[in-house]
Amino acid sequence: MPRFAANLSLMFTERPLLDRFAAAADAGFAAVELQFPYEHPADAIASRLAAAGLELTLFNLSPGDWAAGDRGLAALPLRRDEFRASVATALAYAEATGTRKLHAMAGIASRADPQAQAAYRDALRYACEQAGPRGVEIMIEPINVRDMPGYFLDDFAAAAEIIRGLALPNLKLQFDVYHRQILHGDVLRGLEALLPIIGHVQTASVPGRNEPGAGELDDLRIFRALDELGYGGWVGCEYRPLGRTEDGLGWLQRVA
Ligand SMILES: O=C(O)[C@H](O)C(=O)CO
Ligand SMILES: [Mg+2]
Repeated sequence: MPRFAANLSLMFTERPLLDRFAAAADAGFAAVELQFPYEHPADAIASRLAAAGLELTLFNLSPGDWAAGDRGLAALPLRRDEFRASVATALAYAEATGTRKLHAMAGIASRADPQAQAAYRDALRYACEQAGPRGVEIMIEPINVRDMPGYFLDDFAAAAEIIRGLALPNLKLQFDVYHRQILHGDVLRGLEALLPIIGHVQTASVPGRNEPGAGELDDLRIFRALDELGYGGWVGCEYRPLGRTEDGLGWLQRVA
């Protein structure tokens, strides 16, 4: 079975963020991921990771002003400077926390807009150039537009085309099984076809985005397939527990 990382933005939310690291370690996780770490100084996160003996596998670049509707900056031509500043900030956090994967969210824009397309490619080139010498990979993730209406990158084939077209050694696909199933289905064939460009995998049941096994897919079969395909990375548990986080970890014991 693959190795699982708890997503501390969605799991263990019964306590403040900095206290979730110890809770995840106590529950048996060796790694965690985060959506946005920026409300705490990088060294505060680093010391919680060290105290709990955890690896931080991935977090996102700043998405802009989430409360105002921003969902990333990469495809927004007028936010180029802000995007570039977010790369510098994320790389400083990555260095402090030993994180090697960063997800660059695209933003709300149309993929049919040539300016958004050009801005996106320019932003990804810039982020990869900055990240490469530090041993960091940049992820792009198709997100379903039921959850995030108007999101630029809502198609796995489009993401693959961008990654293959740019041909940057540290630009990879974040394959979130939850989004894949809502957008296209055909999860196993998708994993198989896209494996060479996958840099990170995330899981949640569909449609509720809860614990693996709580939805319409055979999530355990998908985990086995990842093993069979030779996926050696972490699987981020980006789900909202149905109840108390620890009470919903039976699926993890079953796959361990
Ligand atoms: O929502 C997701 O699936 C992403 O992984 C994310 O972090 C942005 O919300
Ligand atoms: Mg995700």
